Amino acid sequence: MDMPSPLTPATPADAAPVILALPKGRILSEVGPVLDRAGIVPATDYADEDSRRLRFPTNDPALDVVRVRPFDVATFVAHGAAQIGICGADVLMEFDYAEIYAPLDLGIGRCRVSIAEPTPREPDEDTARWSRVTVATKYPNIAQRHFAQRGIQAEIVHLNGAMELAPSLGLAKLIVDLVQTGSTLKANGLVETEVIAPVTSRLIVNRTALKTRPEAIGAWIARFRAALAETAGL
Ligand SMILES: Nc1ncnc2c1ncn2[C@@H]1O[C@H](COP(=O)(O)OP(=O)(O)OP(=O)(O)O)[C@@H](O)[C@H]1O
Ligand SMILES: O=P(O)(O)OC[C@H]1O[C@H](OP(=O)(O)OP(=O)(O)O)[C@H](O)[C@@H]1O
Repeated sequence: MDMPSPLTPATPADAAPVILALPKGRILSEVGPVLDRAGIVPATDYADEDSRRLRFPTNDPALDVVRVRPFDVATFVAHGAAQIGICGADVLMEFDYAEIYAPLDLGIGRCRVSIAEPTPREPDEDTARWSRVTVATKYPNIAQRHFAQRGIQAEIVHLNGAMELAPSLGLAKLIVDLVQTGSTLKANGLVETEVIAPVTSRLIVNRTALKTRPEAIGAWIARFRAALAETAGL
């Protein structure tokens, strides 16, 4: 009888479940209906943020779900720890990972990355004459790139939240953050002065996984595409 070699992995990669990384926090509730339409039913506590579990089986033994911080979805997928994921275009723009392919716009988590300041700019204020500006943001790369394109050097104050406090407390002249309704800016005495980019959530895929497991990964992309088509037909 053939004995398994100690060098043979217990679960060959192509038999291991595909891992779908989902963002905890505000998009998770919008992701639920998309999963439903794609026929994916994770263990019920995946949406319970009080649950300490991070990896969840689904109704399909070929798919497990992990729940991670929104910025980390891109990291898990870029490194192939998860083969597919759902994350905001803001996160993709910030990291610009070559390993990530984003085939589908899921149309959820709709907002924009914008610049906001304490007072509206005078119409004749010539920002082209700025050479440097201090910017509070959790998107240092997006902010730096945006201002660099205008010949302005952005000095970044990297915050993970509550950016809106920065201008009034003298931490930065302006902020780069997500805006949806504008109510957070308004409540903190800021006005949106420029939209850098619109944002929605995307289905993302690890490029190597798509090459090495084209059938499995391609089938999941097709399931999400069909779910979107169904939404469009509603
Ligand atoms: N106001 C908003 N409206 C719509 N979508 C948003 C809004 N804010 C964030 N998003 C989307 O949801 C994603 C996650 O945002 P969320 O605010 O939950 O993350 P976070 O607070 O940065 O997470 P963390 O817990 O890691 O700090 C963002 O990357 C973006 O794509
Ligand atoms: O324009 P609005 O509708 O007010 O939305 C914008 C707010 O939403 C996001 O924060 P979130 O509420 O996700 O909390 P966070 O600061 O913890 O990320 C973002 O960072 C803004 O603060």
